[in-house]
Amino acid sequence: MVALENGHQQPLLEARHVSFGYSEQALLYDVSLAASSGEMIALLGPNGAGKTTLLRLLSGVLRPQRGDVLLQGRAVHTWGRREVARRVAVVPQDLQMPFAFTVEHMVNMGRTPFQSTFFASSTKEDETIVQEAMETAGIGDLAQRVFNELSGGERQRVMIAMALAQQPSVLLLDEPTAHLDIRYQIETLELVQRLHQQRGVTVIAAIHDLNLAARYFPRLLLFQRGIVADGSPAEVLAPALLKKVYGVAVQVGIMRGSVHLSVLPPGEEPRDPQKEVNSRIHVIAGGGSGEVLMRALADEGYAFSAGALNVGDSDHTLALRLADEVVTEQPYAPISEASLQRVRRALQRVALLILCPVPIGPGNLALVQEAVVAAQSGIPVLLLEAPESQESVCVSPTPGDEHSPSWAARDYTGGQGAMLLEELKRLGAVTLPTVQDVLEWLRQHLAGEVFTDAADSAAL
Ligand SMILES: Nc1ncnc2c1ncn2[C@@H]1O[C@H](COP(=O)(O)OP(=O)(O)OP(=O)(O)O)[C@@H](O)[C@H]1O
Repeated sequence: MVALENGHQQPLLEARHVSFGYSEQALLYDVSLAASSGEMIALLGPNGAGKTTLLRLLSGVLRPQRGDVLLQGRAVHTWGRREVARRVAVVPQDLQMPFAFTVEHMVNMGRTPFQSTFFASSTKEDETIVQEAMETAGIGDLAQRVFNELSGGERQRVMIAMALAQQPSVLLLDEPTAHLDIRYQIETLELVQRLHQQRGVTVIAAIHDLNLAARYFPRLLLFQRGIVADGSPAEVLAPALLKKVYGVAVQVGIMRGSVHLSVLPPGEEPRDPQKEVNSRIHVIAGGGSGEVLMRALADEGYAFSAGALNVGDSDHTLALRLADEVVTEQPYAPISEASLQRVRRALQRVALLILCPVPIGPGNLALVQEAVVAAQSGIPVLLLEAPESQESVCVSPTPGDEHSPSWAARDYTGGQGAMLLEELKRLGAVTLPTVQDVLEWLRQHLAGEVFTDAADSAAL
């Protein structure tokens, strides 16, 4: 970090409230992260989570639709491409060259940002740096081979050598071990670690292998269209969190004789019903309508489940962080039967359902129907009326009723949604205008009735 006059430290590379989509729909939503000089950060997350996209935003190849990416405190798009390339090197997942370039030629290209023109000949210093980069990446014997004819693993090491020739202060790696056998996986990460330790290079690497991430990276970012967790391996590699994000159960332990965490499939271990999540509250939200409520519930220490929520919805990213259980639906897809069944199972266990002021469309109408079924079976339902996070909820208030947008105004189903909401009210659903009112309701009702009965609690 660079010390500023006001005593604060300036991150070397920073994303501030970055949102981005390849189409009009947001792929990444409100991503903020700061990488200090000399940090080594692994970016974890399932396929399609947006890791490559985030790396491309951080390198300035893509420009955020909202928010900023700052390099040394200055918006990265205001630096020239060559200026960025002198500081930030990117190792992509793969590279196909249009010509039969040799490996040496390719690594030489890493010096381009330092040469006066693209066709300028290399200086003695450039040649030394290129040779060093090839030696460090262990590709000296491939120097005269044609890049496109190399194996995936050999190409990966050439791309790392190209990045080294850039002598960057930030190295962004996109799955640097994807094509490598175990020996080269380890050698590559040892190399990256040496660069970090000896030259103070800041490293951010998207990586799929959770064990290698835990072994080599002191800071892990769990990513799913937004940052779900950011911390040490012990903080981020929590089985419950990994299950929510990857959708599979894992065991996390410490390898015998090693201080490093390891992540393994659970094997045939029988499920312990006592360890099943028993969230007492279920939240139906979406489009940011549950943001304030979920934060408030988590702050107050209430365990809750949420969903179904689409991957990429800001409420989904937040729920992955805060809820005990999240029913996840594919991006932009209507709620599927499989998700509905999971919601149904969650609703059979809960003692309370809270419906946030989510716009109701054909894609999520079935969720409101499930809420009606829950109310019919005697589960108390709260209808949260007013959005408190004005920015994140796109709701047009009913004319003349600006302070309390009606449910009807959020119904995009030609009246079916509004009818179900009326049915909910008829069944006794309580309408509450604000999250504060919900918390007050919980204090009054949960303390005295719903949550203190131990026998009832065990049965839920
Ligand atoms: N140029 C593009 N145009 C349109 N959509 C894209 C583009 N690049 C990526 N996407 C989509 O954006 C989503 C995120 O892709 P991205 O490559 O960032 O994910 P990732 O986390 O790196 O995935 P993986 O682990 O599979 O490499 C995917 O659904 C992908 O299909």
